[in-house]
Amino acid sequence: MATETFPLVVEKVNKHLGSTHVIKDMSFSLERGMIYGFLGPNGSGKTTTIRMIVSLIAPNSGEVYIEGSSIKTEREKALKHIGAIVENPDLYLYLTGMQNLRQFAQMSAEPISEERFEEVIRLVELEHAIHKKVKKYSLGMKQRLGIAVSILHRPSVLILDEPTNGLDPKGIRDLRDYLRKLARDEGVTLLVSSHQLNEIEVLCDRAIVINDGTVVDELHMGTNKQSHEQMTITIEAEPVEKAATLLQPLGATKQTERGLEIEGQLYDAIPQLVRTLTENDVSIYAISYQKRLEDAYFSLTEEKRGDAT
Ligand SMILES: Nc1ncnc2c1ncn2[C@@H]1O[C@H](COP(=O)(O)OP(=O)(O)OP(=O)(O)O)[C@@H](O)[C@H]1O
Repeated sequence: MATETFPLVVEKVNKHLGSTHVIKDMSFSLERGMIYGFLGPNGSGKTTTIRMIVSLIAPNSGEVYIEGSSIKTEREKALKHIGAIVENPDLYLYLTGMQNLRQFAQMSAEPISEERFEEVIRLVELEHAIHKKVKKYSLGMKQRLGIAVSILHRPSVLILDEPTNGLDPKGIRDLRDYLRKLARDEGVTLLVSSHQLNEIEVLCDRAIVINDGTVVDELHMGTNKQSHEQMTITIEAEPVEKAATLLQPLGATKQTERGLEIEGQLYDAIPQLVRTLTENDVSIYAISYQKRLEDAYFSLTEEKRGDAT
């Protein structure tokens, strides 16, 4: 595999904890500038995998490459490119935000310029509070300072374990905006673990789904143009009953508050579907399609669990 073209490559990683084989031949690669969700049921191995990527624990076998450098043989070089918040951000509460940043900057292999401090403070929008003590920060502000700390050294990969834990809806929305800004403005590749499928669906471009210590699928979020993929098409049409009857041959339709919904591997059928409706004097006001993460997630993780029993 051309490891240098992917900022992060996890290759056939295995980990035993006690007598349990927790991570089993785990492999995945992240493409640059993309935001990835890291999903899986409790105990499926997300935290263990993240701990291996950031080199808190060592794999028993397999490799992790960060910007082409192996965490086994070129640890320092590899870790230069990675930023992470695993569990809660580790901040000094009795220091100000700025003092925290300076404290962590001292641990960086490369010196951090004054411009870089200003840049990250602006990015996480903490200008107004950067000289206040962190103990006075809200949880959302602490989370943002944690992100500022973890990106000071310009990592190309940022890993966040359950970043929205305990945040209120506004905190979650703000965090989402900062993370998107990071991917867009700094080209950072993100791996975000979460149990909140709806959050992953709106934040991430892709999701890596794991179950029982191994990757079961990689999903592309939002619109997707793969004709073999299951999707839900939503149509706002008038008269809706006539539309439902005309679409019957494609599969069962369901009327929801969003419109008429029809599920299936339907991407290639969309042009014909539109023609059929308009040729039969049905007016179309809107048509959209979406791959439903929740459906995909449950079918992947439950199917696998079923196989195992
Ligand atoms: N020290 C340990 N000794 C033995 N087994 C362990 C140890 N630590 C974790 N495990 C097991 O490893 C598996 C993976 O745990 P891990 O914390 O990586 O899962 P997770 O996907 O992050 O779960 P959650 O979503 O609950 O945080 C679990 O079955 C857990 O019981």
